[in-house]
Amino acid sequence: MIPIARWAPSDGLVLEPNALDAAKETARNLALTAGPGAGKTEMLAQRADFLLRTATCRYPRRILAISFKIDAAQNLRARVRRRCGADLGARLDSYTFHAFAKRLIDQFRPVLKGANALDPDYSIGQRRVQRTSITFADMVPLAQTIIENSRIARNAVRQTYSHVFLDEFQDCTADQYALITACFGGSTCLLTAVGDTKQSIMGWAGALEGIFQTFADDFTAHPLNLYQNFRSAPTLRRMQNAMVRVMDPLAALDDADIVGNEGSIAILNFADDEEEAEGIAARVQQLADNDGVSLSEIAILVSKQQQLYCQKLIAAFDACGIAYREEDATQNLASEPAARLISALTKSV
Ligand SMILES: Nc1ncnc2c1ncn2[C@@H]1O[C@H](COP(=O)(O)OP(=O)(O)OP(=O)(O)O)[C@@H](O)[C@H]1O
Repeated sequence: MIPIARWAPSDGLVLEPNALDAAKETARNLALTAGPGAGKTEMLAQRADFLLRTATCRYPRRILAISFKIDAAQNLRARVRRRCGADLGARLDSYTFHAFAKRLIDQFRPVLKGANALDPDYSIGQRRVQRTSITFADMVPLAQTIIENSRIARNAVRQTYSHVFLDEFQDCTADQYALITACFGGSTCLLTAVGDTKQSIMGWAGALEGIFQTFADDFTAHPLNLYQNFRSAPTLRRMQNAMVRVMDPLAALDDADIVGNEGSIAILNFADDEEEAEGIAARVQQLADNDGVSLSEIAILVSKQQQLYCQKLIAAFDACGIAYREEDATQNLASEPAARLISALTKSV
């Protein structure tokens, strides 16, 4: 065990200020939003390392991590073990929602009564059959019923876990949220919800969306946003960091912590949109023909109304024979009634 003041992120990683604060939080529930590649899973792994190595999660209590997909649950378990070793890492239970629900059902099955009662050798199948079989969709609500009806079950969960991680929380359904609330609402367990919301850019101002807002209200969770994108080249990360320094100064990294010179950014001025379109088409052609960049790896972003702003550019691409895809057009087509019908049919076959 080490004192809290001596803890530093394991494996020498540099965490951005909000990730470091989140990893070391000892008193509040957290609602942490971030875009892809921001290091959400890494922050959870470092938080587990902090909680276990400093005994903030005091033996024999454990950390419960709930993810949506099996590979995400396995990834977090493996990363925590890499960070703090197999012994301490064994005190993290990383489950999917359904695996967590199944454990509760198996452990406290006798609590289920009447139409919900289940035999010990019940199975999970396509149909619900009284006493003998439940469906996948029944699992989370049945676990919730157990927790709500049995003080012993509720206390057992609360005594076992002092800290709870909720990964990919933007995908949390009403049933799953109800289970979390039944288990931990009003308890002393500290919850850390992380996820990727499209509105994450507003997270710094405390503006949360949907389930994150509900969670923040119900659990008085402190909102934090992560800004870094570890999958971006360092030059782009420094540019992102310059923007963070203006939007949310305390959350910016020291530029010296972003190592490397890969990636490039250029500001190009053109006399008019015609010249701009030709310039961009020539640059794309050069990237594809001379630098071996695949066209599918090149993105052109416009701030609004692609069909108006890109007419000249599309004409220039057509003139040079450059293949392109208009994402707006694809999305608009997908929202046509006929396309929705075809999509619904293919999903149901
Ligand atoms: N502080 C850090 N320093 C260096 N590399 C990091 C750091 N945090 C994360 N990474 C690396 O960046 C990549 C993305 O991290 P991670 O998987 O934790 O992000 P994520 O936000 O969970 O991603 P996704 O949104 O795709 O699920 C990984 O390769 C990870 O090892």
